[in-house]
Amino acid sequence: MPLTLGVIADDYTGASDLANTLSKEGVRTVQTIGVPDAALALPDADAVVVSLKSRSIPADEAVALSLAAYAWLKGRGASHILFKVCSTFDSTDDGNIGPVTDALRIATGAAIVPVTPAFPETGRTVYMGHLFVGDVPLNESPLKDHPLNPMTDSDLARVLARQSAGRVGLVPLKDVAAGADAVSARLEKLALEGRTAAIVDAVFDRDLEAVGVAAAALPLSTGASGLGLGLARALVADGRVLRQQSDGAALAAGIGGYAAVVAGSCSKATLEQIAIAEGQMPVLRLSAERLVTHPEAEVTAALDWAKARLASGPVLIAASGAPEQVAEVQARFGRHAAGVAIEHGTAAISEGLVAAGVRRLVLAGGETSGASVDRLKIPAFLVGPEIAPGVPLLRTEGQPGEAMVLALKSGNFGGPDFFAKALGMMGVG
Ligand SMILES: Nc1ncnc2c1ncn2[C@@H]1O[C@H](COP(=O)(O)OP(=O)(O)O)[C@@H](O)[C@H]1O
Ligand SMILES: O=C(O)[C@@H](O)C(=O)COP(=O)(O)O
Repeated sequence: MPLTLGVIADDYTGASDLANTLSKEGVRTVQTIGVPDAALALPDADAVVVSLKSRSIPADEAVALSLAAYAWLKGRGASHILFKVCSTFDSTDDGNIGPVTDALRIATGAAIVPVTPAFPETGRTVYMGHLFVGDVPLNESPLKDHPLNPMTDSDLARVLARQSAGRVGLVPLKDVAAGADAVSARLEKLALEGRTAAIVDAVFDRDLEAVGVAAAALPLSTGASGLGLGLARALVADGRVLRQQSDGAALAAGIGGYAAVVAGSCSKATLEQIAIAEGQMPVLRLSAERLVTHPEAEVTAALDWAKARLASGPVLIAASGAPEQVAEVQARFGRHAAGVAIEHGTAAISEGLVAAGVRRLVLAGGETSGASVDRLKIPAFLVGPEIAPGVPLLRTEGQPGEAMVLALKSGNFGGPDFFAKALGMMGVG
């Protein structure tokens, strides 16, 4: 059966967030890691979310990967492509949201691309083109301290214009509130003016429903899980997708083995979750500096520490640091080099944990999850029940050997008790 919706996600946690939204809306969804091999047998699905690790790489590489994902999805008949980006628009002035959106627009033949990172369920709203995170503009939110892409401007039309070859317009809330036809009319007008992308305001889910109907009539859109919700509802309403609820409860059934959490996110939410977990399970705080200077020794020491404890219950290993600690490490080793070295370290720890018998694994942080999932060579996931908004339970698919259950947590997502909750839903405890 041909696909209806093809999604290209710029990181793995973001992909599982989007897959979670689609699945909750009754769209049968599979998440793949990278562009699937021809040999990978995938279950029947209405949507495939191809997870890339393209958020923080050079723009030309992100474009090439995204175009390869597009070719695969188009080959399977996808009638609409969503480029999934972060709900906090994580990117730098060099990209990659602008360059990838530009390249996909040309490939799909779209005249204009609606762009909105709004995700009201997690407090991301867009008004007059400005992104709010909770009750503050993006540039006043904890995202101003992100280790890889500090966000210092809440005006998304301006942010996107700096990254894009085209001109960027705005579909204001008054059009969105007037409904899908008004959104389509505004997009058409902007396209006639020569705009190639438009930031679309959205504050409530009902706004995203209107945007979803307008977007589903176009070949391409760019956004986060809120737009996923709008598209899913539109595709079910127009009959392109037959609503089906997945049997989430069965997903983790039969998967035992040790359990662990590996964290590399330095977001405020993750730092708080780690602090709470200290009262619930053994927690090892890695030295970020040693992960850069003596990675093998630091990884071995962490694995020895874990192996002595795994039989007694779950453990948590974290590289994560507060903004001052991150700044210190970055000043010594450079932002990119430090991030990559620490991701390699946490990925080696994830690999060692699985070799030691861990089959239930929670990963915190987008880049962190990406590096670990790559190291574990997981080709795809089935999407299970929601642990917290934006974070589903995932079961490995297509991997030789025993299946595993994972959660890939975006740094900013989840309540204070997230780790215990995720492990509980994996049947631990
Ligand atoms: N103590 C630390 N100092 C500096 N960088 C760190 C530290 N701990 C983790 N990092 C890096 O910070 C980045 C966090 O990004 P990511 O995993 O995507 O988290 P998030 O989901 O919060 O964006 C990763 O590159 C990670 O390796
Ligand atoms: O849209 C979102 O906020 C998430 O799906 C996401 O992409 C978050 O990125 P990370 O915090 O890097 O995991």
